[in-house]
Amino acid sequence: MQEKGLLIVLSGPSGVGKGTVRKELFSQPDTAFEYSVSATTRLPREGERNGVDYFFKTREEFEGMIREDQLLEYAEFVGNYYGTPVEYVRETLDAGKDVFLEIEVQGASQVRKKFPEGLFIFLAPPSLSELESRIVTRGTETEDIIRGRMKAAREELEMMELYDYVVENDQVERAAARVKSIVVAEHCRRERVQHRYKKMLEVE
Ligand SMILES: Nc1ncnc2c1ncn2[C@@H]1O[C@H](COP(=O)(O)OP(=O)(O)OP(=O)(O)O)[C@@H](O)[C@H]1O
Ligand SMILES: Nc1nc2c(ncn2[C@@H]2O[C@H](COP(=O)(O)O)[C@@H](O)[C@H]2O)c(=O)[nH]1
Repeated sequence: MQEKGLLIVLSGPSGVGKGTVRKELFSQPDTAFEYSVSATTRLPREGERNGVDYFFKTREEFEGMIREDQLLEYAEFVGNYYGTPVEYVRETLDAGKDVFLEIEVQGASQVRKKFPEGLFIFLAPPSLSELESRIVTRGTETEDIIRGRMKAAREELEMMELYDYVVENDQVERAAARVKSIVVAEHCRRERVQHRYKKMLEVE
């Protein structure tokens, strides 16, 4: 039987650098995870593409996806819906490939309930002032939204102890390397747990 892939969840407050660290990971040729594109009701930012960065939906369309049980998890975050289409995740895991979700904290705790065997990594900022400066410097949000996201960040940071690992995003390449090492270590741990070597000992 095909062994299932690993569900990797990278979460953390808005502006900490989840997207940047994810892009760094996916730019490396030996990265073997599949990225799950989320659905959102947020409007596209300049340069964002439908089906690549997000599946951009109206509120009506998104609520239809909720009703039809098409989402593994979803959350309303500072005025917009965000959610993970379930079909892609299930099919990819069933094909034995690792799936990478980059989502906020409420959604991650829903995934934890449905996939307790997932790998949950919290990306933390060096400080709150650095976090704010990153969101401000990105220049994609209004002052009101930034205030909302910073308010949410304080609550989200308190959730970090529920994660399997915390990685500080002090420097992008270093944070990406830490995430990758955690995934490699998790695979080694699972191979032991799955008793893959038992068979080898029985035969020899
Ligand atoms: N280690 C870092 N040092 C300095 N700046 C960083 C670092 N990581 C990311 N940034 C910058 O911080 C800003 C926010 O990064 P990014 O958009 O990746 O965050 P995010 O967690 O995905 O945010 P959101 O949750 O709002 O989508 C960007 O301008 C990015 O270039
Ligand atoms: N619960 C979910 N959160 C998600 C998903 N996709 C992205 N996100 C998170 O939302 C915030 C805001 O994103 P932005 O692109 O508007 O800056 C951020 O923390 C994302 O990680 C999802 O499918 N589910």
